[in-house]
Amino acid sequence: MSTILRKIVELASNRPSSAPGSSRNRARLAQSSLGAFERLPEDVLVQILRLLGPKDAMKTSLVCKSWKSLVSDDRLWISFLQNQSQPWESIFFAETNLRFGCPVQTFSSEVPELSFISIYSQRAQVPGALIIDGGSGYCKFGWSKYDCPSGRSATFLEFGNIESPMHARLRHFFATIYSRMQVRPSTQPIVVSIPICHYDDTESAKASRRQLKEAIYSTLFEMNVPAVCAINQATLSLYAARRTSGISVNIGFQSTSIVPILHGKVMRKVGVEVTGIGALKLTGFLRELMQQKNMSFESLYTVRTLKEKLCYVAADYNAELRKNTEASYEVSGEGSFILSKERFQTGEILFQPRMAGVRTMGLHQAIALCMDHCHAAELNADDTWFKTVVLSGGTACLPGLAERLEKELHGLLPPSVASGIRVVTPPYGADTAWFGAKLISNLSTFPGPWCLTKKQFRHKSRFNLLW
Ligand SMILES: Nc1ncnc2c1ncn2[C@@H]1O[C@H](COP(=O)(O)OP(=O)(O)OP(=O)(O)O)[C@@H](O)[C@H]1O
Repeated sequence: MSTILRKIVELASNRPSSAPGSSRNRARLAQSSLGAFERLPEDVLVQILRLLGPKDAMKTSLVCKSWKSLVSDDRLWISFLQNQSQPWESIFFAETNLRFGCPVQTFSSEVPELSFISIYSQRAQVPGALIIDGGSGYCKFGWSKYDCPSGRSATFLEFGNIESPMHARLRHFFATIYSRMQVRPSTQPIVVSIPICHYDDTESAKASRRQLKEAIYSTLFEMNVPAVCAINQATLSLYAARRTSGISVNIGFQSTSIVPILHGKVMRKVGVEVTGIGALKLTGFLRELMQQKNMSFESLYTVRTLKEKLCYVAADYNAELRKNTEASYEVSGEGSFILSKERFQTGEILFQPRMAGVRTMGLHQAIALCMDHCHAAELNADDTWFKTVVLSGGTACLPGLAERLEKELHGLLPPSVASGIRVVTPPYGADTAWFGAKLISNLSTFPGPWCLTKKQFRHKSRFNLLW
């Protein structure tokens, strides 16, 4: 095998470097063949190229027309893309659905013809981006070529002195992230994800969204960032689950948003639902339950850890109460804690907020209401677009949540609406939106269709499409 590989590379390296367009060169290309390799079946040749790796495979395409045609075989480049750190299914989803920007392209029957050799080489050249997922509690940031976010900080909604104007807070926030990442703002594009806020379809909510959006863009352009994409968290979470339409449910720090999205666009006209239960309430409720049992603990961090390690959502709350559900967990520095029914009572407040003294709809009721509105709005010929529910946010990682939601939705909705409903667990846990942004930032066409440059921002030509 090694002699064959050496021979291929020799062929590639010995090739004289005549001008590609010259007539002599073209004549030689037309006459050339695979030579000694012609006897090998094509699959074997593709396998050899696969072993050579993308760089050397690309070099062999310089040997002659026949090698060039062999090297451009999609199977070869698909296998190279499959070896990347991002899952192949996500790369394929992004390149087929997101490469032309927002609103996303929809292909009812045929997926467009893609050349994977050019997708591979374009992806290798994309500049990448700094990604900031500005959650309502934490912000996660990191370089798009990293496997996961590299740091966390307070989010811009709560950053700095909240009395100071938004513009000054944003500047302080972005400057802090750039300094923690140790990069200069002018060196790469940025993708900023923003939690759903001012979610109504009223004129004043629109004006507030526009104001925030303009403040983010103008702050970043003042800092000389070359290209900016500000996009909402809910849409990114949907992309991370390889969907462009569906209901994105983010259980955030303070509240939970239920966002209908069709072809990548938030359907504010249909209605975004918000409930007042978030991660903070769950931690607070578990603390109360532990205090009622006279359990002593030093900090809220201990309660949060126990919530993350021991809590789950019961499939049937009343049946669970009759079971022995005792389990223990050792919190470093604090010792071992034993929880029993608190383990599923904590998550139960998502469905029965009154248990925690909160007057708001249960999560299942809010999602069912949103589905009802989507169904009634008749926005699309395909009436199944809203039947996939994608969960995101740390709290959505509670085991059993997706199954319980599916069960409750089937109980609440008429069979015609309920049939086909699927609740998807957060594909990347609390970092789901960050991974959605990563999909965009590594696209072969990035930053083009997704970002605005300073000049475009001044002219605001495509501005409204990006929110
Ligand atoms: N496995 C888990 N089970 C339960 N809760 C979890 C788990 N993992 C993380 N959490 C909780 O999720 C919360 C943080 O969630 P997240 O990072 O999604 O918040 P955020 O991004 O600030 O919120 P938002 O979505 O509003 O922007 C914390 O309270 C944490 O305890």
